[in-house]
Amino acid sequence: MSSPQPNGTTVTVNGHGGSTSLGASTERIQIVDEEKKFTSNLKEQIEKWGLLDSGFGYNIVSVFGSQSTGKSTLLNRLFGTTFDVMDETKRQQTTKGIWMCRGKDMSVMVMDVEGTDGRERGEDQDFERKSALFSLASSEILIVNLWEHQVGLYQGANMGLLKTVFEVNLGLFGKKASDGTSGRTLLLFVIRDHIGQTPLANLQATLTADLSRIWDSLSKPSELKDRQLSDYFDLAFTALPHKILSADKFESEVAELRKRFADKSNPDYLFKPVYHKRIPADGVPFYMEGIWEQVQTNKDLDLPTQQELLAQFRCDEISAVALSEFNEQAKSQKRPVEAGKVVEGLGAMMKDWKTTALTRYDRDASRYHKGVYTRKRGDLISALDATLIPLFLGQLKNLHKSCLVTFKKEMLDGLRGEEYSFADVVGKARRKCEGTFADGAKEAMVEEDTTKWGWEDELALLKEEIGVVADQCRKDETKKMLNQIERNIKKHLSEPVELHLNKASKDMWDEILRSFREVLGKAEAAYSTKAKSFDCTEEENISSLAALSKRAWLVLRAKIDEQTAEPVFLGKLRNHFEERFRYDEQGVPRVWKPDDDIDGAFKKAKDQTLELVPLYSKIAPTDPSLEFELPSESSDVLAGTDEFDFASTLVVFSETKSLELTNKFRKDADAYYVEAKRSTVSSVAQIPYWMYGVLVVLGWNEAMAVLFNPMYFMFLLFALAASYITIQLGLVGPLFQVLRSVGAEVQRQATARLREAFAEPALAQPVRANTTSPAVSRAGSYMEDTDDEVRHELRRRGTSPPL
Ligand SMILES: Nc1nc2c(ncn2[C@@H]2O[C@H](COP(=O)(O)OP(=O)(O)OP(=O)(O)O)[C@@H](O)[C@H]2O)c(=O)[nH]1
Repeated sequence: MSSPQPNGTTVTVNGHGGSTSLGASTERIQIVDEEKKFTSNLKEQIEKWGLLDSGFGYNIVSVFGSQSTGKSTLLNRLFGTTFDVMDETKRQQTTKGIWMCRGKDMSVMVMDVEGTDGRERGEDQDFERKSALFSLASSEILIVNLWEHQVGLYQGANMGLLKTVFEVNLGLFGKKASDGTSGRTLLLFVIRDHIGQTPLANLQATLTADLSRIWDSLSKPSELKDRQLSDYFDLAFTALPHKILSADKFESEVAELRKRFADKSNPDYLFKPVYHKRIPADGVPFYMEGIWEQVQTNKDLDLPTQQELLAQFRCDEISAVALSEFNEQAKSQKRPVEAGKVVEGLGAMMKDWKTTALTRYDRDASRYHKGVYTRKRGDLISALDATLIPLFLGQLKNLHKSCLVTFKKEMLDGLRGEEYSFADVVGKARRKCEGTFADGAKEAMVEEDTTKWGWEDELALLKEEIGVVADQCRKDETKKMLNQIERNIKKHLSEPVELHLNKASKDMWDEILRSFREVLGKAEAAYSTKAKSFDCTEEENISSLAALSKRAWLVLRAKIDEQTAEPVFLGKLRNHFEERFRYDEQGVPRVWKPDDDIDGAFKKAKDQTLELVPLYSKIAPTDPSLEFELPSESSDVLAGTDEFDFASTLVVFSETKSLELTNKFRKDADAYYVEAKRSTVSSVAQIPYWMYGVLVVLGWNEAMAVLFNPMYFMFLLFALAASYITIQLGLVGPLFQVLRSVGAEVQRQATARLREAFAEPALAQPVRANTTSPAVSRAGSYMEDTDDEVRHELRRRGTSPPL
């Protein structure tokens, strides 16, 4: 039989649902002992019987009747059970409490109930009533076992007890059962030792009449007073021959009756679905225990509540099993997700875990009380989602991170080389990244319900971050591009600036600024071409172009500074001066003669050179249209926000600096002048030739005296030889050094002696002004510098360098 399940799946069961195993154990168990205590082993026993997972695919039958009326014998024959049978010789109670055994090759749980009217319990009918109530609440068929001769008797046929059964039944199933079961029970009267004299039909009529009478005599609740016995019970009657007197017939009749229990195809099949109490097999132990507890404590036995309790218990149990298996599966992926890994196929896995858990729950729990089952299913789904949603969110976070990394990588790859469109690279990387995220997020969704499994917020966050990264990239790229352009400016500006600055002319700055404008124009064009693909805003373009102009200007200034650094500039001035002073108009070096107008040439060259200082000191083109201007406040966002004063950048040398350079140059020029003068002095100071004749005439006698005096001659030879050796050994320098030192020491000693000598009379006489000795004066001026000597010499000769 197939039963539709709430989740749409179908559980195929044998009989009423569930699967059973044939040939399983027929071991019996005492479920209620003589002390009225319920066993704790029923679940294990049902499991041993192989019926625990049979769902509704099992039946329960119980027997009811006076003691020692062959109940156990009948059950053993009908169902192949192993209940104890009374020893013929003793005639005493065999069955105590309630026993249960599985029918052989039948999915039937058979209950053998302690017989009524037992002499062991005497007047105590408590157990009889309780066991009747218990049997009725759980069994589909209640076999009422009685001797033929008991029919028609009130007590003997257990009619008193049957009255109780009917009353109890009204309490249990009076109102239609809320779980959809009809609460009908089959009362199967088995008349034992039927001799055949009274036909079964007559016995049946007697019993039916008795039952109707009992039913009518019942004090029914007002709302049920019109109910008939047939509304709750089906009655069936059968008779069995005497077991001993007609043993064969007894056996064959019993076999026939057995078929009515075992063979579903039999038209008189007794286990009709309508009698089933709809307790899944795995819930039977808990249900029966609950029933017995209620019965024991004499509480009102409210079957719907019992079934709900059972459902709650079992649904919780089933849910816990499904959840624990689910948690095991989920645990395997929890760690990688928490570690930041994007788990491939996580969504499919999660769907599978959830479906498996729910299928398992549905399979086992859907047989229980619908309301409870549905409620607990909701709880289970919440518990499953409580594990799955964090995994889903973790996966989204990890996807987010990995997509961002991919985006950055794509950007890096795309921005390699020169030939790329920034906008295209960003667009492509963005599409790829967002697409990967959306695909991953969709895969991770366990359900389509976006309130629980929404990822749009995370995507929005990702888009925002992509925007930030793209913006940063754009800024970096713009910066890179500006740097590149700046390098190009430097390259292209360097040569013309150097050239024009070396060629000092009136329109020097015009030429420099013209070159600058040209280079800047090209740079701006290069920027504009690139900036288009950068998606730069108009504002950004304006600010970048301003930054570019400023950077270009600073490059120009740096080049100018380099070319006008003090030593370089002084060198330029010197060159300029030299070209005019030391070379003539044809560029031939001048050799100064005493008659040359050195002063005039010197003054002219110097004045011309000094004119360069104001020319270089400020960037000032002669053509006003070439003047360049930058807004002073424009700050280069890419190069910091230092204050920038454009006007000050036009000044190359401050006035002080100009003066300093002028002075330095003057000194240099003076040196050239002195040098020029010296060259004329040395040519003037030549010894006249007649002086040599005078020298020979006047020195003739002395020369002869030396030559002819052996003493002098030897001395001369000795002096010549010493000089020769000294020259050969290269000792001329050291010799002069020694002589100089000796001379200096002699001079020092002499000065000291003279000071002492003059100091003594000075102590005795008043000091006269300007009495310094010429020797002291000479000693004091000994260290005066060469330039001063030259000046002194020039003054002595009546010439002085013009200032
Ligand atoms: N006359 C007769 N005796 C039977 C029949 N079936 C069983 N017996 C005998 O009746 C005696 C009692 O049999 P049980 O099967 O133990 O009876 P019971 O009703 O289960 O007994 P308790 O469990 O003690 O209530 C045994 O000695 C059986 O052999 C029958 O159909 N007719």
